[in-house]
Parts: sequence; C-alpha cells; structure tokens
Amino acid sequence: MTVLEEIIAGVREDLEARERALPLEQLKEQLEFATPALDVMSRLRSNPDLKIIAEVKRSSPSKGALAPIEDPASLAAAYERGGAAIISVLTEMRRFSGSLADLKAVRAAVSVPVLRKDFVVSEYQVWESRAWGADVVLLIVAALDDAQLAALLKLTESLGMTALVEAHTEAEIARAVAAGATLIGVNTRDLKTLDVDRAIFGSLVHAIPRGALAVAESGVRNAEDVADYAATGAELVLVGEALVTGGEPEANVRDFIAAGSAARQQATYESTPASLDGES
Ligand SMILES: O=P(O)(O)OC[C@@H](O)[C@@H](O)c1c[nH]c2ccccc12
Repeated sequence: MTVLEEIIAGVREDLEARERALPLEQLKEQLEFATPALDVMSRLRSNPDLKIIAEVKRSSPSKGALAPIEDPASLAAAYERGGAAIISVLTEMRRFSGSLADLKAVRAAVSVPVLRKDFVVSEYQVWESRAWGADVVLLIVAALDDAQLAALLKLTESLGMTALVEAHTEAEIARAVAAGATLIGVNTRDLKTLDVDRAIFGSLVHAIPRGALAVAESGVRNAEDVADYAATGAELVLVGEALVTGGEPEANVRDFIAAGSAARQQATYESTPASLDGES
C-alpha cells in the first residue's frame, strides 16, 4: 500500500462512522439553513497579485507533529490579517490531527474563503464540507477515477463551492482539465512517497490551460521559494509547515505575498514585447 492508499483506508473508516451517526438525508436538511458559499473564482481573479493559501496544519505523515495549534481560529485570523486569500484547514484526523471542528472554528473567525483539506472520496464528504462551512474543497486526482472526479467536481459546484483539483503529473493535470477543473494545484510532494521536488511545478505548469488558475502546493520554506513558484507561473501558493512553525504567521503571509507578487510582475514584464512597454 502507498501512503495515500493507507490514509484513504483510515479516512473511509472514519467516514462510515460519521455517516452512521448522521445519514446523508439528515445532513442535507441542515444545509437548508447554511449561508451560501463565497464566490471564490471571482475573488481570486480580482487582482494580479500572488495569492497565498495559508494552511492550518498540526502534523503530517512526513514530519509528524509540527505545531500544537490550540486555537486554530486565532491562527486563521492572523493569516487573514496578513492578507491570505484562502485559509486551508486540514480536517483529516489520523495523520494530520485535524477535525471538522477546526473547519467550523476557522469559518466563524474569518471572512475570506475556507478550504476543506482532506481526502475526499465520496459525495457525503462534499455535502459535509458545505455543512461545516467550506467554500473550497480539495479533490485529489490520484485518489479518484475519472467518473468519481467528474461527479465530485460537479456536486461541489452545484453546492456553490469551488474545487481545488490537485495533480502531481502531466497526465493528472490532463484528467483535472477533462473533468472541468478551473482551480488546478500541482502538489510538488508525491503523495505516494512523500518526497518534495519543487521543480516539478515549473515543468508541469504549461499543461494548465490559460482559463484556469495555477496553484503551487507544498515545500515552501521561505519567501524565496514563493517567489520561485510565482516566477514560473503560480497564481496561488499553498503553504503549511513554514507558516505553522515560523512564528509571526501574519508577517510571514505578508512577506510571502510581497515576494510572490514582485516575482509575478517581473515575469509578466519579461514576457511582454518591448513594443508594448510604452515610453520606457
Ligand atoms: O506543509 P507544506 O509543505 O507547506 O505543504 C502544504 C500542503 O501543500 C500540503 O499540506 C498538502 C498538499 N496536498 C495535500 C493533500 C492532503 C494533505 C495535505 C496536502
């Protein structure tokens, strides 16, 4: 079994228990009272800056415990003050020490979109994401077949949410595009081995169509890494470990945005023909 398969086996067990406690039909009834999800794509397209997706992450399969994060709401509020475009909340319990309660607490504490980061393999989890306040749901291509991916993406959108569709290879990006994804992540960590290779973002970004937004995920250690992702075409960068272990989450998010936005601007300038530069 790969690490991904092992994690998903645990996720399915926990999911069965939740479904027994609250069957889908009852969960759907709760949704009638929920406030609608935020329009994430128009927010993201409203300016050319590099956007940070700041993650609430207590531990990971590769590194073990990262930070206790006793108060996820105040961490998320600090991320928001720093300018984070989206707050990602890991809700997987066994390997990442997250919970749906974290998602709810974060949703109540911030006004920016909130991403539910988990291993979504069933429609129940999509409904559940909305019920607990998510605006964005992570869908991992490697965990789904084409029919599942298309169905989960469609359901996500029909509930007013946006899917962040995560790929790790060119073939997976093609599958994400075929399913209709508009927010496409390249996870530079291989979920089968947990190895990080930041360079794969730059080598795969060409496969993401112009109409979609490109997200670089994982492995950021500092502002320079954010700038590198931005220079190679990332519109958003997802950061976990560096923000939960770095102290000063607000200042760090702000620095990452500044470094990434400067790199994006520079890259745009360099790809603009001199004749379009105007006077200078
Ligand atoms: O802590 P990092 O290296 O900044 O990585 C964050 C994020 O990319 C990582 O948590 C992640 C990316 N895809 C996932 C899928 C499931 C769980 C976790 C993830």
